[in-house]
Amino acid sequence: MAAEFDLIRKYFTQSAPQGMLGVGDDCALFPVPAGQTCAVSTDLLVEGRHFFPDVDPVLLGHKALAVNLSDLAAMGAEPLACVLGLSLPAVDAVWLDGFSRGFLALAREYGCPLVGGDTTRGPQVCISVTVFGAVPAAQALRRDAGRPGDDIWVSGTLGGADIALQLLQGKLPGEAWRLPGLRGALECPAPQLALGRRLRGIAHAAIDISDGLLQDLGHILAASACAARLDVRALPAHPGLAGMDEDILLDALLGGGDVYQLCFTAAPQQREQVAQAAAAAGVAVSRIGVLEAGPAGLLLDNQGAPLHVRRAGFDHFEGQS
Ligand SMILES: Nc1ncnc2c1ncn2[C@@H]1O[C@H](COP(=O)(O)OP(=O)(O)O)[C@@H](O)[C@H]1O
Ligand SMILES: Cc1ncc(C[n+]2csc(CCOP(=O)(O)OP(=O)(O)O)c2C)c(N)n1
Ligand SMILES: [Mg+2]
Repeated sequence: MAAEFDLIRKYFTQSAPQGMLGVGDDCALFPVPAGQTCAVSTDLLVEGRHFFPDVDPVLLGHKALAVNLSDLAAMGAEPLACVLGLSLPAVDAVWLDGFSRGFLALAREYGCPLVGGDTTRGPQVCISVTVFGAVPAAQALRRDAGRPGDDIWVSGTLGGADIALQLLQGKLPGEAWRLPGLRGALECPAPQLALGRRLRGIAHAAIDISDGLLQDLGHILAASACAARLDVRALPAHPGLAGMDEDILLDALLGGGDVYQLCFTAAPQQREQVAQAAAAAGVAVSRIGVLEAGPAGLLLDNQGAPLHVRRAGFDHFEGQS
């Protein structure tokens, strides 16, 4: 058998759940629950750009799927299945064993079976994951559903992944001792699927934070044609950031990426329901501001003055257009 198919069989072939056709045919087949709509999202991870070449492959496998499941969470969708595109410079059995274990363990945990993909040879490791989910169309948490007067919420904590990344890049040398406590936030994010699912019918707009809070909240503001007033003192900092320089901390909270928590809006009358949804999902939520009728995208501080933003958030093509 060709080495390519050997690799697929050995690391990525699992028996498909009842009613599905998985790895091994021209297409995978799976049903979408009656009355629901298919939610689809894809994200690409490129060596050197999204992850360091020497990252633990188990964690990389986990993160490659987690960042995609995070998009389903942000839509209020439940996972149905996923496909994996993989470009590799060579067959590295140890790497493949770790990567596939990390990926498939998370797939199992969230009921998102790997049903297909594509494997090629290429100059660097490149991972493309597509997830398929299900959500009742009318309950999907769309970016354009925010309304003036809504509270703005964020789940979990902010800034940990960004400071971990800066430390791994050799920045902030005096803070290197913090890395062991922060690394998990960067390398092993947990998709907030339980929260997203429970926010159906409660939240209006939602987004997952990949590029940074302000940039991602900005997508809600643009799509919902709203301004926002933020209370920066209410931003939930990762506990591993306690006592850090205030400016570095604030920049990480507002502009740091790789967060994979949900930012969402909901009417103030829903505060109790939001709290109950978060408690049931086992994640903390913080109320960090309000949507206002005003120029789309305008960000104000809690005094109503334009928010001073030093870091714009992650941009793959910064300075190129
Ligand atoms: N090459 C592309 N072709 C078509 N649509 C794209 C492409 N790249 C991104 N998009 C779409 O643009 C929107 C914004 O993408 P992105 O910022 O990557 O979203 P997310 O942060 O949720 O992954 C999404 O709707 C995505 O599907
Ligand atoms: C080696 C390395 N360099 C930089 C980063 C930081 N980083 C890379 S991509 C990214 C943003 C999220 O990735 P993107 O492809 O924009 O995801 P999407 O918004 O499409 O979900 C961040 C913060 C990282 N995680 N690892
Ligand atoms: Mg994307």
